[in-house]
Amino acid sequence: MQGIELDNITQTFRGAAMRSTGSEFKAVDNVSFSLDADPPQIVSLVGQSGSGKSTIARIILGLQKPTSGSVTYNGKDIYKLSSKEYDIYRREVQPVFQDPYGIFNPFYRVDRVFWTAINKFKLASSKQKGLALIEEALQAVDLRPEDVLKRYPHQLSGGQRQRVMLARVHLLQPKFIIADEPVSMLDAAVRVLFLNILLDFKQKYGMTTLFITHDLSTAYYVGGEIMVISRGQIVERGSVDTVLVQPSHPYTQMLLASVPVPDPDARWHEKTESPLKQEEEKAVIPQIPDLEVPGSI
Ligand SMILES: Nc1ncnc2c1ncn2[C@@H]1O[C@H](COP(=O)(O)OP(=O)(O)OP(=O)(O)O)[C@@H](O)[C@H]1O
Repeated sequence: MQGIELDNITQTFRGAAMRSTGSEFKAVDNVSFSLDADPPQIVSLVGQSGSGKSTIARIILGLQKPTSGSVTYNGKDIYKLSSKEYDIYRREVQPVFQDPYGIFNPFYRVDRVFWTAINKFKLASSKQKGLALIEEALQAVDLRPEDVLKRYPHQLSGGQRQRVMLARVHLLQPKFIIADEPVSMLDAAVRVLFLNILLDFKQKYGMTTLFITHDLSTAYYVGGEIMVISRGQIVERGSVDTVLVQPSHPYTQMLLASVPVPDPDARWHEKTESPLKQEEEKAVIPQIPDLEVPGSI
């Protein structure tokens, strides 16, 4: 199989509260799935905070060795790759994190992110060719070189920083993107822009993305396949249209039910319809006396 395959991955950690007793808990529990290069796809991994999503991302990226199970790339265990094969893996499987500050060095201007990648992976034979690649990459994510290249990371907006990370991905032309909560710090408009670029990368360049999120609406937007994870276990998987429209697992149903409805009437419906309930609530809310702040008028 051409792609990434996780086979019975389990990751145990020693819980802080349980350290004295030596107990362990499973952050990832017997997880198996594959990401195919061909045809390119977007697969979402959705679950609440602490469900094990980032641990899976780190395991795929080779940043953390699982307690048991294997990750293979094109049929080879990633821990048994030769150094040349591992370099190829590092180039073909690229991360995009929630907060790209971890990747930017605050002391260097943004253009260094690109030159480091160009030099490390020998992407251009001259400075001029490198510059042309950088400009093309920035164009693909709708950024102008003069707006970002000579600035420091803190001088960019969050949306610009995330798009610079996508421009770096464009430069490297990986086969896979492991995107861990890439849009959760972005506002709605920039979020859509970012997701459209990911969809574009799949369409134009054949990149497959593992899209990790706690937000069902963004998973729905990118479409494709979805896996729902709860307490380290994948409890439901299938096409977004099936899983998010007719969820079969109670956990998915609960996640869907907890999506806020942008409708003030819906939110207050119960209170306005039920004066009795309001009376009951008043009865249990403790009455806090007005505070007297010294020196206040
Ligand atoms: N190195 C570690 N040592 C101990 N516990 C860890 C370690 N890394 C993660 N955990 C725990 O494993 C569980 C899963 O963490 P993980 O970061 O994978 O969750 P997540 O679904 O990505 O959450 P979030 O969306 O909040 O990032 C959590 O309970 C976390 O506290």
